[in-house]
Amino acid sequence: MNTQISAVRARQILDSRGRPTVEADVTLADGSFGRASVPSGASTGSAEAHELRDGDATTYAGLGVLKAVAHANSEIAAALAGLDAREQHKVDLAMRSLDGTPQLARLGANAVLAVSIAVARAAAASLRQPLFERVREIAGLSGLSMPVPMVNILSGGLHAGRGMDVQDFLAMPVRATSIADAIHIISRVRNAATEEARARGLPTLLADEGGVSPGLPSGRDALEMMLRITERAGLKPGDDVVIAIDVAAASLQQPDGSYALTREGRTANAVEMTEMLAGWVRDYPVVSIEDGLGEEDWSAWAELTQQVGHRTQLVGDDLFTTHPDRLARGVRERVANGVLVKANQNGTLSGTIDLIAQAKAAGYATIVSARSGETEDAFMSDLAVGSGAGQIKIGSLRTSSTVAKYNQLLRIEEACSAPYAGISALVGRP
Ligand SMILES: C=C(OP(=O)(O)O)C(=O)O
Ligand SMILES: [Mg+2]
Repeated sequence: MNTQISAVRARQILDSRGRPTVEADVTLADGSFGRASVPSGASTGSAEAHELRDGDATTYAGLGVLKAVAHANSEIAAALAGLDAREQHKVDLAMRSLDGTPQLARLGANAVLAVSIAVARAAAASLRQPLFERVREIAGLSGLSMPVPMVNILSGGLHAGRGMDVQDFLAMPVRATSIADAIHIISRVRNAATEEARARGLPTLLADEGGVSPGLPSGRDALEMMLRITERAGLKPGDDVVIAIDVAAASLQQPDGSYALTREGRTANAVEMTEMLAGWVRDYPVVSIEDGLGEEDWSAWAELTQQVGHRTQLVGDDLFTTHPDRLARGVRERVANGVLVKANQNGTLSGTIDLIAQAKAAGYATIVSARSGETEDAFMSDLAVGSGAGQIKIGSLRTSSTVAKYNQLLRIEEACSAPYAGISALVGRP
């Protein structure tokens, strides 16, 4: 076994929206090999690590990633040559120093993360370890757990042509006994969503993350439909299946700070948004709300947390952007009680694993999340299990890029028989 990095080779491939993204291969001195590709968001937070795009309108309408690929093949390959792939933190730090900018804007976080994950896979191959074990070792944990899925059922916002104001209404099979059981439940709910939409004469078209986009006028209409869908699946709302919401409020926010609820034909200020969300929590089995307010609305977030945080998980996505300083501010100012974890918002694997540890130490829930533009790389499933995150937000059982992650969870469960995290993984539950 010789785990020194001997070669890095990157290329441009396509994501689930048919847009270019980076794939990287890493080879070690003993011939071990790791490959990884990175996803891309649509409703992105402004503080995310920088995804480098070519901006050259002649190829892929400016969305090419050939510059990021070139950086991986030249500068990154040279800087990592000879480093030990088992030393994930050291490898990632080398790339951060080489880049020299806080958001990895020079080399591109898309290049850095693809290489970072490929290094972990190559090390795992050399050590004859499954990837989730490699993650567990990097995280310095002793146990593993199978995460509770948070699954898109009804979609709006930037993932569904703004057919609804709120971006996602998601189902969580909290009472399942295993990941296999959880996936079975999700499959029933997702199929019932299509049937319910068809029965109502609503569109059954797929949104970017595999949800149905029925184009309902209000959040309450969508919540009612979630209850009917759950019943149609033969399950009990609020018991077998509970509801999570991603408002993605930053994409509703106007320059004056108000929130445009276009489908309802009104705008709401932060106080009105908080009232609306508190009303949903009161009247429906809503256990988790993500990005209920905008990414710089810190004081309104603190108020929302004070009002509903004791009985609802409040998750920062665009708010925290998987960034340790933003999460630390949230903990200090008692803002939210959960963090969405997107490796490509952070930029490196070790940085993402460290952020999960930081959140857990503060008592915050951790939800490993996909992006709305994904590849068939199922790394996030290994990340969620190996880091003991407790929850995973993948998207619905529809596209191959999404199904790849569920299938990987099934394989991991078979390999390690880790316990299903269940309702105890949620923070702020009643
Ligand atoms: C997955 C999400 O969307 P995107 O990848 O478009 O940021 C999200 O907002 O949680
Ligand atoms: Mg989100």
